[in-house]
Amino acid sequence: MSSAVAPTPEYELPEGYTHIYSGKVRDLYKTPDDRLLFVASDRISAYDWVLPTPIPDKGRILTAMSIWWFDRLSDLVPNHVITTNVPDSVARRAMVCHRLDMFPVECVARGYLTGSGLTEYQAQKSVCGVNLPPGLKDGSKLPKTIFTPATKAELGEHDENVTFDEVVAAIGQDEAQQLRRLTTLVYDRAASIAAERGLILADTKLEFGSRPDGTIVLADEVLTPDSSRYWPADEWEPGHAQPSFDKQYVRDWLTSPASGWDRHSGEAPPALPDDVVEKTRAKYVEAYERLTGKRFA
Ligand SMILES: N#Cc1c(N)ncnc1-c1cnn(Cc2cccc(F)c2)c1
Repeated sequence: MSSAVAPTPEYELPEGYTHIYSGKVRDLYKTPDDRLLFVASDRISAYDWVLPTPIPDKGRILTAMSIWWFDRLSDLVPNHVITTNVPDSVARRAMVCHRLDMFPVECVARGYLTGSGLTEYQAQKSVCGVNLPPGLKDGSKLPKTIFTPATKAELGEHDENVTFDEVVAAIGQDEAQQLRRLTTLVYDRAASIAAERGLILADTKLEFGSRPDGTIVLADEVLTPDSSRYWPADEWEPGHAQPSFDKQYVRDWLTSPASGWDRHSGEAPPALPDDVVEKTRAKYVEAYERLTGKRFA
């Protein structure tokens, strides 16, 4: 289905859970006691499409990764997770979370230049109003971590990069500065931990909300391959698109003659072959095990 159509969740929930919203690969529910149930599906997206073939355990692996990162970041910023004690139908791939007043900002930190940041840099030698030195290429390491916020796009649309001043106009100076500080703090710690494990964390997208008392809280999923770009450090070579740690098999097959699909055709992509599904699942398991040092059961 195209990215413009919210998928129908592939599981049942008990009485009292109300579906609020589905993104490409995540679903949000209100719980019977008026908290939120944040579900990570096994859906995978590529080239702005939700693919018809799920990746077994993807939701469980990425939920375990989020929980691991939340724990390692709790001294920097509180998070929205209440418990992972969830209904059996979403066991290990859902979190019960505090309902927050979400900031209307995608808080992106970049340590490397690629994607929309590269496109903007190539046009104006800056990203989100942050001036960068000349001569940077696709995959270049940035002189320092930059905060490159974006607006939250509707399903099927792309987020739009905005300047820090636009964030100030939207939410006020103090909270904008807090979001920038926390976003770069979280990225720098995570990038350092990932580097110790042979992974480059090129960039990540965080979402924050606030409690009624104004406390800023880290929400959503954190530092998963769906919200971040991870590259294998031993293959890093600025000057071209870096291999995606988790989706390269999917991208390579979809853009190969074997798929029979033209990504520019506007037609939905075909189902993935078993070997691509299995290799992609293995990459998610590898990312989890390399980052956490734990076996994925
Ligand atoms: N996290 C969180 C959260 C919170 N703790 N409190 C209030 N709202 C949100 C919230 C609202 N939208 N999203 C994005 C999102 C998440 C999951 C699935 C989706 F489809 C979309 C997050």
